[in-house]
Amino acid sequence: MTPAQPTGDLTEAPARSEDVDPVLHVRGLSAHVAGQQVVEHVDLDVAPVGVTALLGRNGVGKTSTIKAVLGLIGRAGEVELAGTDLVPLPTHQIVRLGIGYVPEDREVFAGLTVTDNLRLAERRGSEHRYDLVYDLFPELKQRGAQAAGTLSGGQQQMVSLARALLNDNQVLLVDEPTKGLAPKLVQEVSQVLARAAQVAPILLVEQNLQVVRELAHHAVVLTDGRSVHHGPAQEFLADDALTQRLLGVHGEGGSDPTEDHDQDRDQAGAGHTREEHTE
Ligand SMILES: Nc1ncnc2c1ncn2[C@@H]1O[C@H](COP(=O)(O)OP(=O)(O)OP(=O)(O)O)[C@@H](O)[C@H]1O
Repeated sequence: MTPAQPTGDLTEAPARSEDVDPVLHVRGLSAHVAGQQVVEHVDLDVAPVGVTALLGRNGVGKTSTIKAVLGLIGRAGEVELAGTDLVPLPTHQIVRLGIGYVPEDREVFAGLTVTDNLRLAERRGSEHRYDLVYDLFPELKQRGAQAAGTLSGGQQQMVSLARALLNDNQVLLVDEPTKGLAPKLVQEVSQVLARAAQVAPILLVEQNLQVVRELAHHAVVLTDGRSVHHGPAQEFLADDALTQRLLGVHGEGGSDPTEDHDQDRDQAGAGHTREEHTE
């Protein structure tokens, strides 16, 4: 079956991640926090174009996987960015090699203006792509003097993404960008991500399957700290039995992003079935 393409405007992405050299290559990743193993064995590739979704029920290790790639928590295994081994490097050097991080809680400086938030994100040694950022997010230019803390959740997400896009990054790691947003803002953020993905490939942690359907070309699914499924995102979402087994929700029945998706999120978090590496 030929997988359907996402409905976002991402026409150039290859259908199969294995058709091209990945920009981010992870094999046998394990990671620990406070002496506890939170990632057991993760393999994933991020294609150089488009969106790769990192999926799984609550608490399976998606955020920890991203933090492990960045060296924010102790880890072992293979992690390469365009062929460069990241494992021996500290986080500041990893970031300088070209990884943009959009954390789960957005982490904008609430008391600073939008413009100052962007200025603080400028990385030494990188070109600073203000033209690109303001072209993608004209609202941020209009709201440059506004304190970031007074922006809506969707606008704060724009600031967070703009900070990552400002520098010349090879890949963006974006963690649950629609979490906690009102339904209409989910759609806004989805459109923002589609625009961002035209500039840099994205590894996207996302619980809203309709957003995944709109954006993702590839899917990697985690269960209990292990990657248990890799493949075209649309094929995965179309396989009801598989999405039910691995996520606890029906792929085809994922909510519309304009509707409240708390139900998807709740269902996705309902249980931690131990899966073996079968896919
Ligand atoms: N700082 C920490 N201290 C102790 N345990 C942690 C810490 N951070 C994460 N964990 C544990 O590690 C496991 C993986 O958490 P992680 O946040 O990576 O999962 P996730 O898939 O991103 O979940 P969610 O969808 O809820 O964000 C969970 O069992 C969590 O309780």
